Amino acid sequence: MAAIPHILGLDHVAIATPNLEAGSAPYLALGLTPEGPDEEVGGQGVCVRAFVVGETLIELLAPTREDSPIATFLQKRGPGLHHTAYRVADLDAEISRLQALGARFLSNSPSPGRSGTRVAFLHPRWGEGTLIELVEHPAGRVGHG
Ligand SMILES: CC[C@H](C(=O)O)C(=O)SCCNC(=O)CCNC(=O)[C@H](O)C(C)(C)COP(=O)(O)OP(=O)(O)OC[C@H]1O[C@@H](n2cnc3c(N)ncnc32)[C@H](O)[C@@H]1OP(=O)(O)O
Ligand SMILES: [Co+2]
Repeated sequence: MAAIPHILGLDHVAIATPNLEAGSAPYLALGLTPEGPDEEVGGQGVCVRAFVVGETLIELLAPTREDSPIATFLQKRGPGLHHTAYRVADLDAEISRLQALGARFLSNSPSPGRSGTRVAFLHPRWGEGTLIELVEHPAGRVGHG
């Protein structure tokens, strides 16, 4: 049986916006369609609108409270690219593997992500200036949904 690759695919590219309606305008103009209804993820203090792009998603993130990481990001940097996210089959294994390589996670344990996924974030300094997220797709599913 072929070994499962560490990274199954690009799950999403996330964009911070103060307002999902305004933030959606370029993607609607590009002809992209929302994957489903907006989703509030309380643990992260965000409301998410995801647009389908082939096998991956554009994830628009608007803050739902002042202490949301997205609110902080918007105050410091304004709207725009926030993070990239990659699909993994076994998040706990990837956390252990990367930590053994010296990677710095923001938390030692996964947190709930969009659509009930388990997610973990690597520190932007470790990511050489990019906030990187790992999203668990246990079935090893490559596509979204
Ligand atoms: C609905 C869930 C959804 C999903 O996909 O399932 C999500 O993705 S939710 C996304 C929102 N949640 C998070 O981002 C959680 C993880 N983020 C954090 O904990 C913080 O945002 C953190 C720690 C990455 C940054 O917080 P803060 O800016 O307050 O910390 P620092 O000022 O110490 O920043 C350190 C350093 O990193 C730079 N930085 C901050 N954010 C980013 C970013 N998004 N991309 C790149 N770089 C970033 C910041 O400017 C500092 O740079 P330095 O030059 O070292 O001063
Ligand atoms: Co994300």
